[in-house]
Amino acid sequence: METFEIKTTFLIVGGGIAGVSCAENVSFMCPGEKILLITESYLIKAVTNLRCLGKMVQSFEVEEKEVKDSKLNENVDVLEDSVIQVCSEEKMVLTKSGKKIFYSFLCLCTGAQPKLIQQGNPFIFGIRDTESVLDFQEKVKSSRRLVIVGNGGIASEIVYELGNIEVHWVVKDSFISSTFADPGAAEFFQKKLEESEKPGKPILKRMRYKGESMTSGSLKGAALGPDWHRKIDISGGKSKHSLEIHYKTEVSNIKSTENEEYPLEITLSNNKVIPCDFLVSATGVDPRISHIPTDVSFELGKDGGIKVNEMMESSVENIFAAGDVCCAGWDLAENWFQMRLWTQARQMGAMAGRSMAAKFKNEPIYQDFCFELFTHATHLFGYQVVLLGNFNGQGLGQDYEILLRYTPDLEYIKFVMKDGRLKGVILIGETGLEETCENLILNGLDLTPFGDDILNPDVDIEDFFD
Ligand SMILES: Cc1cc2nc3c(=O)[nH]c(=O)nc-3n(C[C@H](O)[C@H](O)[C@H](O)COP(=O)(O)OP(=O)(O)OC[C@H]3O[C@@H](n4cnc5c(N)ncnc54)[C@H](O)[C@@H]3O)c2cc1C
Ligand SMILES: NC(=O)C1=CN([C@@H]2O[C@H](COP(=O)(O)OP(=O)(O)OC[C@H]3O[C@@H](n4cnc5c(N)ncnc54)[C@H](OP(=O)(O)O)[C@@H]3O)[C@@H](O)[C@H]2O)C=CC1
Repeated sequence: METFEIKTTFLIVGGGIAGVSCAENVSFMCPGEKILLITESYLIKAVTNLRCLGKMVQSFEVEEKEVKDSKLNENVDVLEDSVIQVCSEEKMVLTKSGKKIFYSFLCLCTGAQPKLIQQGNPFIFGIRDTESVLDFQEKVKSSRRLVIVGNGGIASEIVYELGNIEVHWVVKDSFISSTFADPGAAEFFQKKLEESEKPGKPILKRMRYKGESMTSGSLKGAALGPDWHRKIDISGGKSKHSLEIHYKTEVSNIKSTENEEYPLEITLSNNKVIPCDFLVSATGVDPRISHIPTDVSFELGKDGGIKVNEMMESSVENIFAAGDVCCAGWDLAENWFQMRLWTQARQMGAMAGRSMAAKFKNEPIYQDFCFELFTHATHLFGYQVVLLGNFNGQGLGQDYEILLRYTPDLEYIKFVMKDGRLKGVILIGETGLEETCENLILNGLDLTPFGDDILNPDVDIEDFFD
C-alpha cells in the first residue's frame, strides 16, 4: 500500500456532532488555518432547526450529509478514512488507507458504541447509527416477538414506536424510563403506551448500504440522535401488537435454539422463559477508543472515556477529546453532570474547538457557561420533555424536597428543592416554564417565602421571576 503524508494544523477525528461542531468552531476562530476532519462513516452530522426553549435549553433536528458532498467551511476538508493509530510523540496519526497525517492539535471525537448484554450473538442487536436502525426495521418486519432490555432512552423510544409485534420489555426498575423520569413521570407516560394510534411517518431513505452487521464492534456511523424514530416506521407485519413490561427483572440466560418458530430463548431473573425472534440490547454505551492504539496511554475516567479537563484537553499533550468518547474530569458545577447526549456532544465539541484555537493563538480562554447547568430537551412517548439541573435529585443525597404539579394527559412538572432553592426540574408537556426554571436554578433564589404556591396553577410564576 502506498503511504503518503498530509500536514494540517488541526486534525479532528469523527463525523458525529462533536467532531462537526469542533471543526466549525476552530474554523470560525482560525479561518486561515488548515483543518482536516476525518471520519470512517460516509455520513456526517449537522444541526438544523435550532429552537431556543430558554436561554440555555435548546431543541434541534439533525441532518446527515454524505462526506463526498461535504465542505463544512472553506478551510475544513473532510476525508472518509479510519484512524488506526495515534503516534503522539511524532504528532501524527496513521489511517487505514495508509496516510500519515501530521497535526499540531488533534481532537478525538470517536463517539461510543452499544454495550450489549452479550457480544457476537446474531440475534442480539444494538442500535446506534442509521444503518443499524434500518437493519432493525427489516428485522421487525419479519418477526413476531421481540425482547427489549434496558430502561433508558433507546428502549423508551422503541417501545413507544413499535407496532404489530409482540413486545416484552425487561426493566431492572419498578418503573419505566428510569434514566430520564421518576416513578410519577413514568405513570404519566404509561397511558401513551396504551394508545394504538400513532402519527404517520415519512420514509427514511437508505443512502448507501455497506452490508455491515449491527452487532457490537462493527458500527461505524455516527449516533442517530434526536427524533430518529419519528422518521422511520418500525412496524412488524406478522403479529397483533402487544406489550408486556417485566418490572424489576433482568436477563439471566440467553440460549439459541433449533426451534423453527423462535431462534432465541430468554430466561429472566424471575425464571420466566420467553422464546423470541431477537433481542434488542438498549443497555447503554461504552466510549469508543480502544480501536485506536496510542503510543502514550490516555488517562481514562471511571466510565472508560478519555479523561478531559475543562478545556477538553486529555492527559496527552496537544490531544483533545469531546463528545461520547470523553469523560468530564474537571470539578463539575453543582447543577451539571455528564450524560452522553447530543447537546453535550455538541457543546463539548465546540469547547474543544475554541480551546484548540486559543492554544494555537496563545490566547486566554474560559470554560463555556453551558457547563453550569445540565439541560436536555427531548420527546418521549409523544411529549416534549425538558430536564434541567439535578432533575432526579442527582448528587443531593436524601435531603431534598419534591414539589409536583400533575395534570393527566397535559403536563407533569417536578421541582427538586434543597434548602428552599430550586436544584432541578422535570417539565413534561408544553409548560412554557423552561426559561423561568433556568433562571431560578442559576440565580439560587430562596423560594421559601412562596411555599407550595410556587407550583400553584393560579399563580403565574413567570411574572415573579423573569
Ligand atoms: C438511537 C439513538 C438515539 C439518540 N437520541 C438522542 C436524543 O434524542 N437526544 C440526545 O440528546 N441524544 C440522543 N442520543 C445520543 C447522541 O446521539 C450522542 O450522545 C451523540 O450523537 C454523540 O456524538 P459524538 O459526535 O460524540 O459521537 P458519534 O455520533 O458516535 O460520532 C462518532 C464519529 O466518529 C467516527 N469514528 C470513530 N472511530 C473512528 C476512527 N478510528 N477513524 C475515523 N472516524 C472514526 C464515527 O464514524 C462517527 O462519525 C441518541 C443516541 C442513539 C444511539
Ligand atoms: N431521547 C434521548 O435523549 C435519547 C438519548 N439516548 C442516548 O443514547 C445512548 C444510548 O441509549 P441507551 O442504550 O438507551 O442507554 P441509557 O444509558 O439511556 O440506558 C441504559 C439502560 O440500560 C440499563 N442497563 C444497563 N445494563 C443493563 C443490563 N445488563 N441489564 C439490564 N439493564 C441494563 C441501565 O440501567 P442502569 O442505569 O440502572 O444501569 C439503563 O436503564 C445514551 O447515551 C442515551 O442517553 C438514546 C435514545 C434517546
